[in-house]
Amino acid sequence: MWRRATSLSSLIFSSSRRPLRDQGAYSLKAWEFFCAEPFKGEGCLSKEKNLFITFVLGGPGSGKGTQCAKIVENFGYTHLSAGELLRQEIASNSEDGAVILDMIKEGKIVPSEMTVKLLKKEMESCDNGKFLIDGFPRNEENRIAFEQIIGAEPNSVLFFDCPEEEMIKRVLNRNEGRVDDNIDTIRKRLKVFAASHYPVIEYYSKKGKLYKIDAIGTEDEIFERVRPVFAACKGAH
Ligand SMILES: Nc1ncnc2c1ncn2[C@@H]1O[C@H](COP(=O)(O)OP(=O)(O)OP(=O)(O)O)[C@@H](O)[C@H]1O
Ligand SMILES: O=c1ccn([C@@H]2O[C@H](COP(=O)(O)O)[C@@H](O)[C@H]2O)c(=O)[nH]1
Ligand SMILES: [Mg+2]
Repeated sequence: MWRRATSLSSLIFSSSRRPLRDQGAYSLKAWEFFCAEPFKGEGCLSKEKNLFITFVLGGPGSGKGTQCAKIVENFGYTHLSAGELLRQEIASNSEDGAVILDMIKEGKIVPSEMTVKLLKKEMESCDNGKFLIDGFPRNEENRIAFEQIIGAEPNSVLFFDCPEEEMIKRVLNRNEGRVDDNIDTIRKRLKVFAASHYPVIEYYSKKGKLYKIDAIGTEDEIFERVRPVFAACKGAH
């Protein structure tokens, strides 16, 4: 169903098997998005610096963090993982941190103001205006809060498309000691993901900003599907 609703760009580039020569239209589209003037709202962060934002979306364990590390290495973006910022807030023992811990244990989505506050703080303190925002927005409320508080829309959105069984396998093998990497919480996270991500994907698809990436394969194979999205505009900003 949702495949029919994806943007032309994501349909063109959703297949890893597509030969490189077919990617001309895609490169052009990527160029247009990355080089577009970002929206500037009065008194907003986007007023103070040129922002180039990519949202990196996908289910738990779909490989967002892994691919973000490669994008940073190759294209000089600053990686902001919303989940990681929330975990740091928990570690700081703040009042918000206690609320956040309860929600993460249950796989729930933390109130938008808390997450956007943390993202904003990081974005303000960073000289680089090129951001990969990983694992956010998770629902429409998140998306709207970001646009209102930061005063910017993403230039592009990556969506890592991964089957549930693969995501479960990867998360259970992760071994990073996360409180939510257990089968009960993973099932809850997958339910929340299934119930909330589609409107966000649909929104950016309609705006022609969505790049759907097949998340099955080795990490390097997947990065070769991601690379052209960023390569098209390397050096332009
Ligand atoms: N292509 C891949 N094939 C197999 N394992 C992978 C692949 N990509 C990442 N992994 C592994 O899967 C696990 C989950 O990857 P990663 O942490 O990047 O996912 P994520 O989308 O950021 O997940 P989360 O939303 O839970 O933070 C990690 O242990 C990572 O090393
Ligand atoms: O924008 C966000 C990002 C994350 N959360 C909560 O954190 C966990 C873990 O997130 P990862 O992206 O997997 O690191 C997630 O299950 C949510 O509970 C959030 O609420 N909002
Ligand atoms: Mg992650």
